[in-house]
Amino acid sequence: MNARPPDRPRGLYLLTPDEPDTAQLLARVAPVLPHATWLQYRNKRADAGVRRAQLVALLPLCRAMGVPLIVNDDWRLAAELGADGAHLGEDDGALADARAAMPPGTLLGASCYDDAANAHRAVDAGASYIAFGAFFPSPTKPAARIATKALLRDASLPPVPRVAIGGITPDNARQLVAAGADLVAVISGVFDARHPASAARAYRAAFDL
Ligand SMILES: Cc1ncc(COP(=O)(O)OP(=O)(O)O)c(N)n1
Ligand SMILES: Cc1ncsc1CCOP(=O)(O)O
Ligand SMILES: [Mg+2]
Repeated sequence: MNARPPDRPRGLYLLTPDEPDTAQLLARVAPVLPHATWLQYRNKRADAGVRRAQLVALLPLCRAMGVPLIVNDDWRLAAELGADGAHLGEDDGALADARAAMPPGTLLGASCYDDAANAHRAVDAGASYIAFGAFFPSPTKPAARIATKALLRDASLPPVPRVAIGGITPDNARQLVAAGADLVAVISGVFDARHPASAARAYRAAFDL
């Protein structure tokens, strides 16, 4: 049985590239945003001031498009700016602290890498979605741990949306969706594509959306 609750979000979970220029970031995100279910602001190279400015710039765009904006790594910044969520990995602080500090209903994501036990612990601590990966070698994060599709099929996983990440292309997305991914999280497959909006649309097609 792989019954999926009908109200689960599905589709493309877009992550921003390490774009240093805020105007350029908006110009890159705007054309692909209509095809995204969620957007994560992730910039591993910018300093705190640039990250804040880029988030402030992205928020009205996301609001206008009705796309939830999730902040990578920094739940305090997400809470301060009124973003829709935060995504935490193993080095990004305690999920329970984030859950306690953020308004009810805020999206809270947890990187679970290649281990279902991480997912159980994360949801117990307040995570509202779980992310596994990398499923394929990632151009953005070449050293990322590799996960297998069996994880997505695991019937004992907590009943929250399952996100797959890492080296996902429009072509390989379907096998992850078939295995149980509710959302595919993508950076290079969209932002390094020759036609980013066409690529983003192609991910949605993998969900038959
Ligand atoms: C949806 C999603 N899944 C996984 C990650 C990776 O988080 P983390 O392990 O903290 O690594 P960085 O992204 O911070 O480099 C993510 N950001 N989003
Ligand atoms: C943040 C992260 N965590 C595992 S892989 C990855 C990067 C995903 O980027 P890409 O879609 O370019 O592989
Ligand atoms: Mg992180």
